[in-house]
Amino acid sequence: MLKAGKVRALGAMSGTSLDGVDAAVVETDGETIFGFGETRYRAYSAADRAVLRAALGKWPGADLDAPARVVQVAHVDALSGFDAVDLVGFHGQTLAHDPRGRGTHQLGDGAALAEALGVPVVWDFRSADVAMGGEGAPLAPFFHFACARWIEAAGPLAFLNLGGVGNITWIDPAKPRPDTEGALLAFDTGPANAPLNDLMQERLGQDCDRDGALARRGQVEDGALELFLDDPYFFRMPPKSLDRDAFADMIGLVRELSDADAAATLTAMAAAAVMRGMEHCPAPPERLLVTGGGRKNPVMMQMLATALDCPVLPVEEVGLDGDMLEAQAFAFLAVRVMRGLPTSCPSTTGVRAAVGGGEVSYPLPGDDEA
Ligand SMILES: Nc1ncnc2c1ncn2[C@@H]1O[C@H](COP(=O)(O)OP(=O)(O)OP(=O)(O)O)[C@@H](O)[C@H]1O
Ligand SMILES: CC(=O)N[C@H]1[C@@H]2OC[C@@H](O2)[C@@H](O)[C@@H]1O[C@H](C)C(=O)O
Repeated sequence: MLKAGKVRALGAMSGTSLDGVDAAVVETDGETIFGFGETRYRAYSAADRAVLRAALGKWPGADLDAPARVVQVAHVDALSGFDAVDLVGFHGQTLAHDPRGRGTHQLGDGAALAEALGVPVVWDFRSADVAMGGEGAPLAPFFHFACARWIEAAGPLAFLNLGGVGNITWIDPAKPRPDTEGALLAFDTGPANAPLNDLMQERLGQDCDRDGALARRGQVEDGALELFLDDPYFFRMPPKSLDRDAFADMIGLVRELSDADAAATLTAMAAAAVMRGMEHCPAPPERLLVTGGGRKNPVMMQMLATALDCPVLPVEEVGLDGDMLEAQAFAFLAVRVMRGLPTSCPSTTGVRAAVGGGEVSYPLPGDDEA
């Protein structure tokens, strides 16, 4: 087991939007952040994305040779050639997530990646949490706690990730550790960009509503918004988590609307889901720091700002990198796993007791470093 001390960890995250792999270096002992290092983005090609999309919803045991190759090649590309990396945190590509049923499935082979890179790889971060009754997600909250310390936050604050799915972490930075009672509350708020991206693909053949250009021209359909907010997910107490396509039917609610009105309504749904989520915060946060691609959508950000009582700011306002925060999270968590520290606790995933997930694979002796 790794002793306390500064480690250069390289994290890799490929999110639910299937755009590519983010890679980022963090210097940390798994408790304190000492600094952030080099970052890289390796996009999936259109062909890669089609292969991964076809594999969504599949579980181990299915024929996954083609998507597994896509994941391996993209990660070797993304993670090779970084300076003096001590270990890698490899999230893998989530294909399916059903924590109360079949479990959670992140495609990727950490042993093969350790072989290819020549450094230890920590992977399969979510299974242990699910096995102990947890949601297996979100896992970034322990890193968000360290970020709150890094930015020297004094009062309660919240991080919001607007990816394919949205997830929020409320933090009391005055607590000594992330697994101290009352330090964190975390959960998936609801769908964020995934349904909007699906709409844009279906109607206009575009990846997303870039800069909110289409939604800006539309009107929100309040009836559809109300129906959406009736979903039982919003009445469940946190912790709770979602599969990417859990709300795929939302497009049905806007089917009769014009392109612009449908985009405006789906954007409003993403913001309203966050507003509902904020009602669970143990104390009002002083600010909501937004990470993930949704922070680049000014219409979504404006809707959030209008709906909430606290300032809504992109994480860049406090010197963090909103494109890389999740990759950095898995670098940080990898160090925690190596040190035998927990990566989730009852208030972040609903797990029975604080648990350290993750499997460690080592390269065979004699392999060169990445
Ligand atoms: N300029 C922009 N305007 C509007 N939307 C944008 C913009 N840039 C990114 N996005 C949205 O953000 C999405 C990507 O977000 P992100 O990279 O955080 O997702 P992810 O990490 O794959 O998802 P998750 O966090 O759910 O795993 C894009 O698919 C798009 O919908
Ligand atoms: C199962 C899974 O991959 N969940 C992702 C997804 O993307 C956003 C949200 O849903 C979050 O719960 C999680 O990712 C982030 C990185 C997390 O675990 O904190």
